[in-house]
Amino acid sequence: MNFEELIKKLHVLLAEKDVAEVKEEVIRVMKSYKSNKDDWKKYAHFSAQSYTRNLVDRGNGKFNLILLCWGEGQGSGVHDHSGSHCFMKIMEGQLVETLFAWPHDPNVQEQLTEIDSKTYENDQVAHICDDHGIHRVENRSHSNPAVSLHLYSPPFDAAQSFDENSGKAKKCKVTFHSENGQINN
Ligand SMILES: O=C(O)CCSS
Ligand SMILES: [Fe+2]
Repeated sequence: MNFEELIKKLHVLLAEKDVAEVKEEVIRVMKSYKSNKDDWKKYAHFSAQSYTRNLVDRGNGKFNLILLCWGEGQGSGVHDHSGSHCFMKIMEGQLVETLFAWPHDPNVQEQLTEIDSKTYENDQVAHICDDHGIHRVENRSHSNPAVSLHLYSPPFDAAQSFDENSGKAKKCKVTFHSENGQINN
């Protein structure tokens, strides 16, 4: 299966059914695609400033498919997924996901509690939704970039970002560095 066929399969899967119903199937289909850089390099734009979010497909409004490019040492903050499902497939390199518990009380300053930390690589697929907690994803390599393919369903344009020491949350808009391979100005 090539990248275009993967995208078509995801459209079919999510056209009629709620993502929660087809979650395992989405994981299976994303896992079954073997990453081929020639398929997706047109979307792969890196930035020295931070990891980049490169929109691949808007999923007919049912999902966003985004290629994320992580330079050496780049990572996200701790964030939630706005009630949506998040699927992350490693296309190149390695990423470390650190899972945290939700803050007990948004009005009380409290350091976030780390639950688990896992390294993903070689076409592996991770899934998270807010029921599992909140997380940070980072490329800890000092020598290799990383690329991951993310499917968010339902799509969202803002998420909560958390201060790890105080647990304080703030709503942040999520933006695209590029769309369909074209860099946004
Ligand atoms: O979409 C984002 O920016 C978070 C990447 S880790 S799911
Ligand atoms: Fe995330």
